[in-house]
Amino acid sequence: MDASMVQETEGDEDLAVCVRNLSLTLSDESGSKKVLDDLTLEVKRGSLHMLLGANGCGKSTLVRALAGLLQPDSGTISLATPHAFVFQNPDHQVVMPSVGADVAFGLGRHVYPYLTHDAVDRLTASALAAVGLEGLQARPVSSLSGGQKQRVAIAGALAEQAVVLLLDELTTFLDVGDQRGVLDCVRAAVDAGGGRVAALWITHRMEELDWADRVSIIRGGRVAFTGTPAQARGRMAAWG
Ligand SMILES: Nc1ncnc2c1ncn2[C@@H]1O[C@H](COP(=O)(O)OP(=O)(O)OP(=O)(O)O)[C@@H](O)[C@H]1O
Repeated sequence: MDASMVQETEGDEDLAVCVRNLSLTLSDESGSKKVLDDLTLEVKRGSLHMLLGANGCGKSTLVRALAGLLQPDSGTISLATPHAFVFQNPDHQVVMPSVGADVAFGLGRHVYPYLTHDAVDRLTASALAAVGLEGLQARPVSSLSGGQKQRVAIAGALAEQAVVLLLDELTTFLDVGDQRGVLDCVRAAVDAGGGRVAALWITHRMEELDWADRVSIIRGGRVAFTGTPAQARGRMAAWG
């Protein structure tokens, strides 16, 4: 399968993300390793789904395959569209000097010149309100905390009407306050979406499961468990 085989799905299907039987081998000078091994994952529309796994278990490899950056050996990937990725380093997520310009950046990429300036302003204001940064359009991004930068990146995705947020370890570089702020923001975005917006939140932190609707655990290169946060905690305890 090549990267072009990442499928985009539309319409009223139940699933925002559907990965089936994905296997992927990585190679470097020290040899080859099958990092993903027959991995299957389903994320329902309207849900905040967390993918939990230990360091080195293949989470980033999966995200890079979802983004079409790595070529799987076999399997299929379907993503509802439009979808958006946000990655772990806050300083790599924002590209414009001001908050408002950054949120509007993607709108220009996708729909300009079909949107008027007023429409861009309205979408930007509404997306910033959705992530708790209402009225901060003029703020220099250099003055934001790491968590605020992540929320600006999420606002950019919401402004573009993304229906799937693919979020790779967003809290790695954040303090506890910012960590909670970003989790609250993603929870609110999913809830406000009325069943339209889903998020796949990749993490190695058990304490983040409280924000989830569903949790999948990746072990041995595959999804070894999917259930509620409470069931996931029980399973992790049983595994030791
Ligand atoms: N080019 C490569 N060749 C062989 N193995 C690799 C290569 N790149 C990464 N790996 C291995 O693949 C495995 C999965 O890496 P990956 O970065 O996807 O894990 P992760 O779960 O995201 O880890 P972390 O939480 O630390 O970011 C690791 O064991 C890593 O050492």
